[in-house]
Amino acid sequence: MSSTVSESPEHCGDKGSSPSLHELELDTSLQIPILDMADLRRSSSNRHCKLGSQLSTAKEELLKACKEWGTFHIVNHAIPMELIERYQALMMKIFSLPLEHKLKAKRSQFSVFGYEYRQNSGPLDIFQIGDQDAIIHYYARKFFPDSCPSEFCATIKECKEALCKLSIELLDIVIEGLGINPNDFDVYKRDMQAVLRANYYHQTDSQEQVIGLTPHMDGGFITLLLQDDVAGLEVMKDGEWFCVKPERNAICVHFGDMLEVFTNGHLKSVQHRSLAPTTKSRLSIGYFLIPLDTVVVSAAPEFVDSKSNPPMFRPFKWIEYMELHRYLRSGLKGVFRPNPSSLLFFKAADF
Ligand SMILES: O=C(O)CCC(=O)C(=O)O
Ligand SMILES: [Fe+2]
Repeated sequence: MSSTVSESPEHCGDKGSSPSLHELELDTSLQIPILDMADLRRSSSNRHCKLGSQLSTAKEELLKACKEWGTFHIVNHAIPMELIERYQALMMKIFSLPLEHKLKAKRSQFSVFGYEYRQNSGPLDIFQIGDQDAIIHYYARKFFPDSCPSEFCATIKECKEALCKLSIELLDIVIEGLGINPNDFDVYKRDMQAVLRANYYHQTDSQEQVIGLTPHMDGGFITLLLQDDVAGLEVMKDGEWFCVKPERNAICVHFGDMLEVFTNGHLKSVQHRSLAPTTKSRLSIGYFLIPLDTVVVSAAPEFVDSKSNPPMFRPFKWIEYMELHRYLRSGLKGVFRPNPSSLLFFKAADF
């Protein structure tokens, strides 16, 4: 992993190189696929439609995008723009508070939640919380002690519910498309939690491009990323970095390490990073769907065959994965960098 929940990807000053926005506009093959959620919804509600029909094509395109890119944009997702804008405005309201006020909600070294201010190549504000009501209320009071925090809580709750529904819908369609028995995934679905994280990259006015978040994979099953209209996200495909051009009204979807384990490596978590913006600031907000701490994650039986397709990873609890990740980032950081994945340490052959 993984920024997702515990430690965030580092903020460093490496130079980046990737196709420019201009190149992207000229060549659509350089862009991540754009999928229509309305078509996908229809295709999954009509499971028996014949392959080759328009509806099956939507699902096939999704599986192709998962295999080839591990990321895509989704349009017609049915989450109202008004809600997304309200959520973005709320995060900006937090990031616009004076630094000493924001630092009252500072993330401690023992916590995965809270506010963090980084200043390496360019200032970056990060705010990360869990989806539990008590945590949302706690931070509402920290940031807005004098005003009624109900606006904060209501917006976050409304958004997390909509994002959770969309994440599960997408996972269900992928799982069905891969021919996995839905019951095998129900075990995880029952015991999920989510992390919400906002990254606010201040404009750097730098002449050269510098990295905002270092290359990493997200740890959970799926990430939904809301971007504003400033480019900065890059994804790795076939050994090259591709800029993810922001699409209006679209949500960017990544698959994470837990889906890689569940599909026994059939779907890979996508490596990504962000560039610090030069002439404009940029806000990105991620919704990360992850297992509860004690849930044991292992490969679906459909993807395992003891002879031809043995499990690639040993079964492990989410908390083990997170602890390992935290350990690697603290004590052994220098030894294991620049490998962006913690999954390496759960490879079956190593145990
Ligand atoms: O800012 C972005 O576009 C990427 C954010 C990200 O990868 C993360 O928060 O894990
Ligand atoms: Fe990420």
